[in-house]
Amino acid sequence: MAAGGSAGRRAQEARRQERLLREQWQAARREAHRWEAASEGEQRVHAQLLMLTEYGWRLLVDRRWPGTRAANVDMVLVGPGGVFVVDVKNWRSPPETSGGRLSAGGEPRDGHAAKLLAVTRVAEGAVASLGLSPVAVQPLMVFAGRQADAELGRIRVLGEREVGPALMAERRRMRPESVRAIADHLERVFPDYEGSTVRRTEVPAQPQQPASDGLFDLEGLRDAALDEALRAPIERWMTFLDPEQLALVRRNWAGPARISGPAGTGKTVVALHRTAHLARRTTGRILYVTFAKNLPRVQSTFLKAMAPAVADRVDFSSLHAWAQEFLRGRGVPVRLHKEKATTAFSRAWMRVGRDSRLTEIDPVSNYWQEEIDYVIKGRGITTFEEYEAVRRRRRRANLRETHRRAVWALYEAYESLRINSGVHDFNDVLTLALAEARRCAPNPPYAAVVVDEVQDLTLVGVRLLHTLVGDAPNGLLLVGDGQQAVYPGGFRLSDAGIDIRGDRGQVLRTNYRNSKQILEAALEVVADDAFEDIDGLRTPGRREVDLTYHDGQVVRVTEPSLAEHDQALLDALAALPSGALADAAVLCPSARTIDRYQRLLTQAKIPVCLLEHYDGNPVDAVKLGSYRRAKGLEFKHVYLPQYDTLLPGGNSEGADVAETARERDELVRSRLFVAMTRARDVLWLGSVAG
Ligand SMILES: Nc1ncnc2c1ncn2[C@@H]1O[C@H](COP(=O)(O)OP(=O)(O)OP(=O)(O)O)[C@@H](O)[C@H]1O
Repeated sequence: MAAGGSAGRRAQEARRQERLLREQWQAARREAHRWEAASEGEQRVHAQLLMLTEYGWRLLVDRRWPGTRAANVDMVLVGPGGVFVVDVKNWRSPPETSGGRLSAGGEPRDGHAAKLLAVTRVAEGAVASLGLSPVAVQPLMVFAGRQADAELGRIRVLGEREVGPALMAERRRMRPESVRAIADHLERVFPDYEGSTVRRTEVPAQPQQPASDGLFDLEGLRDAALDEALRAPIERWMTFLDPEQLALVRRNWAGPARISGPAGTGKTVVALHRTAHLARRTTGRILYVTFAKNLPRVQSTFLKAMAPAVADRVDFSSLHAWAQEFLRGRGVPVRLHKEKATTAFSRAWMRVGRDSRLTEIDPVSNYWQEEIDYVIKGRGITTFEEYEAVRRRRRRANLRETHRRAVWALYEAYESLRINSGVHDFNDVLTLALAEARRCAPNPPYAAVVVDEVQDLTLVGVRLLHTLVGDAPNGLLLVGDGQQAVYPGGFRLSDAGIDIRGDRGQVLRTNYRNSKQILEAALEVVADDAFEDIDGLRTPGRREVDLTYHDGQVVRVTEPSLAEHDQALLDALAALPSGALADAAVLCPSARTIDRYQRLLTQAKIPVCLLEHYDGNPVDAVKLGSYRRAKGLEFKHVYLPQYDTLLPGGNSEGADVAETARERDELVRSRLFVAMTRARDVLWLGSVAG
């Protein structure tokens, strides 16, 4: 009974919507008839678009192209879905779009597309002064009397039936006040076109003609309006940027460029907008890479929301996944086997490491495995002479020649055992890919490469990505922050032969994410850890940043026992308002603690989404993962249970503490800093006393 009643109500509502749309359509047709000289087909397109004005859109018709004497712009539409520069066509033959070319009746018509793109750029420039990102400005070609829904580079090609629903279905990115401000501004930039033949005249309304339902997609419009209403609006930062961010997005760089800046300063936001911008400016593909595995998935979700038209021309990938795929595509066999490679190292350590001089410096094999991974193989070193001379960046222990020889013996033993077991390690994959990329360098597979969290890469990784685009203008963009390095070792860009000059090195300084209290607490952890970034610049741990004002809270909970500590965490999560779990994360210092809290949360019936499965789409579950997995992400509420378990006891500066231990402690603090700066509004720090 209840279900039948609700179905009846829905049917009634659908009929009411349909009646409303029909009335609006007829009013729109009457209005369109006032453009006396336009063809019947164009009038129908105008009428479709006029309908949108009932849904908060503003329609500017037949405007003058600024800076030209006679050229005009058919329409500019500004609405919740963004800004659309519209060219209406009424061609005798249907449009054909293939291989990025426009033609009709066998005749090339690319000039029309070029003109529309040029005027779209003018619109982009005009709205940039109001902070609107170019991703929100789209060129549209609409064909009267035709059915079409295609893409021509960044131009969307639609038929007269398709255009209304397509625009109505655009995700809401602007509020009414922004629509008003932007439309007013564009009205000034694109003034009325006096030479128009499609002039609006105050002729008396034509006798009402019945709506030609064959050409008017009533259902399409209704479904699109309902669809859009059900979808959440996209984030503000996906449309509006601050002037310094916008300048970086639209800039022309003559060669490789770099954007750095402290945590939360919008580096990824700029990188994503720039990726979309570049994808729209070129016909080639763009590669967006990070070191972490889960981050590309999240960023791809964001790009799809903010610039769906170009999303399929951007490959989001982790560096190693991309390298493997690239090698596979080029027929190079890869036998990556992490466990067998680790066994090879353990055997090498037993054979030539554990009784060597290396134990004087650090008896733990892990430090020496890192030395091989990050200093030797990560830098592409293949001879002892190179290793003997190399500056071991961000490695604190001072190695004399005897130690370097011992490391080299360990490296050689490892390599021979690894090769004997017929496997590759992660570094081998990048080395192979670099060799292969150098072979195909004259035909680069990408127009541009954007690297996020570049500080996590090895030197070979950066060389590989540089090789893909070389020093091409707007080719390579490296984004990152040395303070958030969570892996040992390091390199300078100059080691990779990358020369960032003048305005190609940019620093962002406004933190948009963290509240003052949260940032203060995080900076406290790394205050004494000066760090060297990839440009070789030494920077103090406590950096100056501008904050955007918003309130926040650091909650410190210390309990006498682990059981009470865990209960406090569960209580804090249970106290969250409904729906807030979707923007909450529990981040853990070790794999063991992840297991513990996964069990605990599940037992308490709190839904959990592991960070390795998170793809950026909202899911009503608390996210759970390691500090490293949380890199590049952010959440309103961040919980760090047992956050201080790995922190040094406070005497790490004492003379008796080995340099290698200090290096490890620094990394622990960097990782904690990364985890803390993921919090926007609430940072919960749990510890067990004693
Ligand atoms: N122009 C903007 N307007 C509003 N919010 C913004 C703007 N730019 C960035 N933000 C907010 O700041 C957050 C942080 O941005 P982003 O993740 O790009 O910073 P980041 O520098 O890459 O951070 P990290 O290095 O810590 O990963 C964004 O998720 C967004 O919420």
